Amino acid sequence: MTTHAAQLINGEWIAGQGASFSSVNPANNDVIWSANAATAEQVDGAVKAAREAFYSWSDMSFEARLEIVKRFAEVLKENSEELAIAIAKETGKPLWETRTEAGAMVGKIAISEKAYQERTGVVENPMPVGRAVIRHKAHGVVAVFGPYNFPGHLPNGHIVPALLAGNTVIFKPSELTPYVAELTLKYWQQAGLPAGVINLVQGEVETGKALASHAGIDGLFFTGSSRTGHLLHEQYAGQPGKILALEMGGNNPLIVKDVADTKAAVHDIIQSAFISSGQRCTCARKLFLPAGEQGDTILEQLIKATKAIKVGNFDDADQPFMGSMISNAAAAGMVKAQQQLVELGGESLIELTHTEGTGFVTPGIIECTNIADFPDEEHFGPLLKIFRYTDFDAAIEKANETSFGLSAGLLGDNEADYDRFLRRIRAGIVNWNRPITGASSAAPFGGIGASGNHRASAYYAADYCAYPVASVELEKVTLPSSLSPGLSLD
Ligand SMILES: NC(=O)c1ccc[n+]([C@@H]2O[C@H](COP(=O)([O-])OP(=O)(O)OC[C@H]3O[C@@H](n4cnc5c(N)ncnc54)[C@H](O)[C@@H]3O)[C@@H](O)[C@H]2O)c1
Ligand SMILES: O=CCC[C@H](NC(=O)CCC(=O)O)C(=O)O
Repeated sequence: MTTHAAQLINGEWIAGQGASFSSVNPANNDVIWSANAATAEQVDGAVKAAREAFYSWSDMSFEARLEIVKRFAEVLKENSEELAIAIAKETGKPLWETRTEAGAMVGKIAISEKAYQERTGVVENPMPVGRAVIRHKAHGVVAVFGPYNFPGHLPNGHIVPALLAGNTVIFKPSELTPYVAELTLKYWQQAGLPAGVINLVQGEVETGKALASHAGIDGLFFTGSSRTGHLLHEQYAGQPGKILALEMGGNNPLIVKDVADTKAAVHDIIQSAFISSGQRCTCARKLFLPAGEQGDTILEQLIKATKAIKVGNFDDADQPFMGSMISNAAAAGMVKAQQQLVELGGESLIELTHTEGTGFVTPGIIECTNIADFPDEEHFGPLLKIFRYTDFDAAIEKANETSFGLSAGLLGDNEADYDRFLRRIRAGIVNWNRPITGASSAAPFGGIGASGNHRASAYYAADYCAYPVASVELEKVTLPSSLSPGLSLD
């Protein structure tokens, strides 16, 4: 047992009483965090603390809650470099990228304030007698589950709107990024968030299961794999009264058609497929290139540029485009996925290679046009599958051959093609001549099919953080000027 007080329950940091676990820098396996997990009893204590804090927090005015949340933004700004380094160390992502993640966390506060007012503000309308008022109320105690790939930004995208709406929170971060979670919660404490309003339970799946199954939560906001999301969806079947927001994976297509600037197209393909070492839910997984000369040219340029991608440590003076993946296991999983595709008939055009014992991989490109039953699986890493096509509509239909529906893109100079693509492609994020990664926080962010449960996050996160209350109101009990037929009050 370690004495590391890694659990935040009712404003107190306490040591977990469960199994020990640790977090390592995936580039060099240095242990950067170690503690004991929260037990089910400790999870229960966190839920109770959140419940006890709920009325005082939700009774505060929105303005008073917003003041504390804005102080959190200030603390984030003051500590942004510390946070960026922590994210880089724990995920392997390069500093240039984790600095943008820390910045996105700061930007989330102003966007969430605007979204709260526009999506769940108070609307009053006059009536012949009295007034009609629409308000929104917090659900109560909510659990937030975070993924490892954006350990600061994506949980933040649930926590900030949840708190602004008046909910209290129990946060269960990925067991792969506990250090970032601990830092973030310490920033919330520095901002003056009252005890119990946000609680942190660190642990592996057992801790997650204890929280997800706790009867005392009113909702669960999840970002993570479709596998886990589907387990949670099944778990919540029969509990329609609990709000469940699932932000899950993707198997995202990118189609190229009639581009004049092939170099620019290659840039957008690389930004879509290999940023964050392919560890973004929105990363392009399937690239559809036209058969013939243009497709050949783009593929040739893409292979050349991909081979030139710099892979390195998060803090290299000459910053890499790709850092390490989250873990040696994740990297090995990408090699296995590549092997499976080759066994199915794929042709490796650039082999994804793995520096065994670390999270480092080089990006891979694999020709998959002739694979008969192409597996509809999210390979969460830098492996881009190529499909050659002759008919644009057929390419769109093949791109739609997935249970997912998160992001999709067209690189092409004809607006009519984009109009057709936009009308037919099934995805929640659809881009034209821009990378399909790097979505705006000022827009809804969510997918269809296996990518979500129709509770888009980012700008629409406010929608699942509160429920509407419609009222008709009159200052005093007043007799109407005329009674309904058949009534006598004398
Ligand atoms: N749609 C989005 O906004 C979005 C954003 C980022 C990542 N993702 C997806 O997330 C995945 C990568 O993240 P990950 O590997 O951390 O996801 P994951 O599903 O493994 O874990 C997510 C969270 O759920 C917890 N968890 C895992 N199994 C659980 C269980 N059985 N019961 C309760 N809790 C459980 C984990 O501890 C973690 O906190 C990818 O599939 C990616 O596409 C989606
Ligand atoms: O890894 C998944 C997506 C990461 C990122 N998306 C967002 O940041 C959505 C906006 C938000 O949630 O504020 C991307 O598209 O790269």
